Amino acid sequence: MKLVILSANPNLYSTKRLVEVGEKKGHEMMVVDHTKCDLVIEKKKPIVIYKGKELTDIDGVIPRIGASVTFFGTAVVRQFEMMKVFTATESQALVRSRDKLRSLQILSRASLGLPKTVFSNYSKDVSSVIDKVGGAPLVIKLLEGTQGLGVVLADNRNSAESILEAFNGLQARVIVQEFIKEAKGADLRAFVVDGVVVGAMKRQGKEGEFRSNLHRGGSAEIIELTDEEENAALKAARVMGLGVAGVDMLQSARGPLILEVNSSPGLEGIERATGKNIALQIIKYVERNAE
Ligand SMILES: Nc1ncnc2c1ncn2[C@@H]1O[C@H](COP(=O)(O)OP(=O)(O)OP(=O)(O)O)[C@@H](O)[C@H]1O
Ligand SMILES: [Mg+2]
Ligand SMILES: [Mg+2]
Repeated sequence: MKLVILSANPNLYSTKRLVEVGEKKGHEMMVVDHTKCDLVIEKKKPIVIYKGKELTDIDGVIPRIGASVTFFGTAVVRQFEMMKVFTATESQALVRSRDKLRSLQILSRASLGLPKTVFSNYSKDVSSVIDKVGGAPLVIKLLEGTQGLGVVLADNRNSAESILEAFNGLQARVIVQEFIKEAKGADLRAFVVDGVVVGAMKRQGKEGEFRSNLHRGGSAEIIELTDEEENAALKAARVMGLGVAGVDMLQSARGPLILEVNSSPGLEGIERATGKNIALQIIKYVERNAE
């Protein structure tokens, strides 16, 4: 098969692994930088142009679209959908997953456990916002943050008020969330492919850090999910419409709480922690559907 990986950087671990595993399985693997594609749209003839050439006879697409290029990247994925090419991540699901607030609303409708969250339109009444999540300590998150940047823990009511007032003053959109203390600076990442958890890890923040992101110095180890955690992860990926998903959860006294569902989850952390060939699972998923 001729498979396209949409990736702005061919040197990323995830991109390299997908190329390596796809080639090993006898496929022609092409890395296409979606930010450098041109889309030609006319009656019944959608075309993607890359480096001056039309991309033809593509059997499947694996999108690896970074958060900073969601808009254009999604348009490229959608164009492939118009060309009736199978994509491992649907354009609609990609857009959905990039909106933290919309994602939480969708997860909540599916009755999945979530940290209680408040979103207001720069409310001046920060005190009542704080009350709604049960007071401090609480977590404040910039809506467009990634890799743990823009996630702040406010220990007490005074700091929560001043941080909220500062963000509101800057017209920065934030959500306010109850702090899940029992998680003890750790979270779970379940890697879901086509309705199956193909790997799971527990990430622990470094000493004194409540954020478990590997980019913030956290460490990861393989973990066996409970049935409850596994079911929550599968349901979260399903309601988000994602064939490939990284579902992040906190372990709390009231069961697993979904933090977010990533649509371009990295392969490096999960393959290192679990020793599993996750790239192969993604290639097999595309094989099953591209035929
Ligand atoms: N409500 C919460 N209670 C306790 N810990 C939290 C809470 N929210 C987030 N954390 C911790 O902070 C980390 C970062 O938060 P989150 O995943 O929401 O943002 P992000 O990492 O910036 O987003 P992304 O994963 O898209 O880069 C989480 O992995 C978790 O360890
Ligand atoms: Mg995260
Ligand atoms: Mg995310």
